[in-house]
Amino acid sequence: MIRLTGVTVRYGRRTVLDEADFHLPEGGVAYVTGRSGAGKSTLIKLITRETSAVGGEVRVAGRPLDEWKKHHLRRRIGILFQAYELLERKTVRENIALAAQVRGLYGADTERHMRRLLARVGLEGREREYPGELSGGEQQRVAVVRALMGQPKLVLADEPTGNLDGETAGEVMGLLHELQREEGLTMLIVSHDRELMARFPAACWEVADGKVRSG
Ligand SMILES: Nc1ncnc2c1ncn2[C@@H]1O[C@H](COP(=O)(O)OP(=O)(O)OP(=O)(O)O)[C@@H](O)[C@H]1O
Repeated sequence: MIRLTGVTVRYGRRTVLDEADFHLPEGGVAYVTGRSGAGKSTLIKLITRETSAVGGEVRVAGRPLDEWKKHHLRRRIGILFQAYELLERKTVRENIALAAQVRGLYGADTERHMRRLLARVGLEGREREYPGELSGGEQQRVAVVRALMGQPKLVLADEPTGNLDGETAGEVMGLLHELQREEGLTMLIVSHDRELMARFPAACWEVADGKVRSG
């Protein structure tokens, strides 16, 4: 689903990825770890085309990245962030519906899909609440629903449990792995949490010294 071959990314004179290789097969889950500033978010931004490589090749679903139109690519990818990034003045429903609308999704089917997903993540009946009324774990669950509205095949999660306490982090990570299996997702999860990674095993890659190493 994702393949990097000899990819180099530079910001000015700083080389963040240096002829790096990485592979995530369709339907697979991979953790990406590495020190702060190693280039983990850069890897995600590369896949969403927010950053571009100066060398090498990135393929998504078998196609070179530059053959993908940015908006087509983004439609196929669900993204989760550490800080949830919900709109504070919008309700749960509005947050999800607005993101769906951007992807051209609205109407009765979309509403049903939203309700199904909200129930699946344990937030049935919470549509009218505002993010400020929800716990961190609940907000991340809303973000999970938002990410899955377009029925993406690929989910990129940048430290999705980084702001959560141990127990809640475990619940959200467990939920992500369940959804990955249920929906047949390919999932890349940036995480620092060794304990959590051991509890929910998956392929593990480390970004260090410009390379992405399996291990
Ligand atoms: N747009 C940018 N312009 C210049 N430098 C950047 C830019 N984005 C990232 N960098 C630099 O590239 C390096 C890698 O950043 P990146 O965000 O990928 O690291 P990270 O591994 O995700 O770190 P963290 O764990 O702290 O989030 C850092 O040194 C960062 O300062």
